[in-house]
Amino acid sequence: MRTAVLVEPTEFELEDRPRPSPGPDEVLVAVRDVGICGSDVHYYEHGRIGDYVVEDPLVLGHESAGEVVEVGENVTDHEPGDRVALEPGVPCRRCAHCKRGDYHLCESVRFMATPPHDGAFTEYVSWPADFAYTLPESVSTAEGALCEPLSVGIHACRRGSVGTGDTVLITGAGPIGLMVLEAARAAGATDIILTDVVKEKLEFAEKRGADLTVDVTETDLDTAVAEYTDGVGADVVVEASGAEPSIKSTIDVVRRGGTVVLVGLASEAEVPFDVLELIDNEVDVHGSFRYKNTYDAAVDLLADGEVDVEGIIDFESELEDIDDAFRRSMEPTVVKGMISLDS
Ligand SMILES: NC(=O)c1ccc[n+]([C@@H]2O[C@H](COP(=O)([O-])OP(=O)(O)OC[C@H]3O[C@@H](n4cnc5c(N)ncnc54)[C@H](O)[C@@H]3O)[C@@H](O)[C@H]2O)c1
Ligand SMILES: C[C@@H](O)[C@H](N)C(=O)O
Repeated sequence: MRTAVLVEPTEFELEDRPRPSPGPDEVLVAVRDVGICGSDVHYYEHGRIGDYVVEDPLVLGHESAGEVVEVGENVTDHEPGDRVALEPGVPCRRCAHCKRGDYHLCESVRFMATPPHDGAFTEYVSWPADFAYTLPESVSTAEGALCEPLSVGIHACRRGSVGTGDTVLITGAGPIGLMVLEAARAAGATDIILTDVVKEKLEFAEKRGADLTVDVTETDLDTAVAEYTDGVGADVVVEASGAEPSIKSTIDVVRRGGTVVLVGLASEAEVPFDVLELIDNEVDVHGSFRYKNTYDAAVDLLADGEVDVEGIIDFESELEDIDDAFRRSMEPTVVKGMISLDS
């Protein structure tokens, strides 16, 4: 099977690898669509993300969906022909975190495209059947692949307990910020503000339904939020840029008693926070790491037409053109590139 392998930073090689056989509890999936995520681009450019270092050739891609072509002997809930979205992180199922239900915090998780685990820029993936979610007729495999960033958005909104009538401020209008926008709207938020430093990103966010956008290179965010909320502040702030000034600004724009959800990964681990302000305003600050139990919700939201994910796709490329697709994905105005396979 054709497989795109990152052999060095900025260098893919197209290899012919043996097609895997599904284990007893697995499905073999012919991959149809794979999104290019910011973390894929980071591994492509730098060969590492923090402590995760690409030491051996690695297959990137963790936003994937395709068609089941074979099932393992114990699999009863999938059959060849099913179209499925693949949840990329498979936990050990035995540790304290898994047993508590926090399987996304499992320290032995096997997460696609995170060294040393291969991802989905390949023709076939064999994957645990219970981490493959059947897509109804009305949901495309491209949408199935984008259940992954949508899941990040759903989990962030759950962490922030976003609810009916809330004002939600999302900092960063990249794919994650835009998926938080979708999830927040679906959760009942009525006023959604997005910030960014790139005009085109903000124009796009506005087209996708943001009630207010703020270019933080031109406009003071505190003033804009205070004006919009009559001086109260946002009920929930979801930080989705990873930019230090943006992380710092979250506690200034959240309302007293509100919630800050940190999703974006800062390049420096330490970002100073005014803890007195946090205490005085009784602000809840939550980290949000990947997701758990979101795929069923993501598929249902797509089937019901409650969210749009396909609209963030800028371009689709073939596996053979993966180098070019990654280079395009590095342009600041590009939101989402996809690799489509028709094996
Ligand atoms: N916690 C998790 O589980 C998780 C999952 C996926 C992604 N992430 C992280 O979330 C962040 C967003 O992911 P993405 O794929 O959308 O990234 P991205 O880089 O595509 O988007 C980030 C956006 O933030 C904007 N930005 C930069 N500086 C800003 C500032 N000062 N104020 C407001 N906006 C600013 C950028 O212009 C860009 O549009 C990244 O840090 C990523 O690593 C975290
Ligand atoms: C969650 C996923 O989208 C993220 N890029 C990660 O590797 O954790």
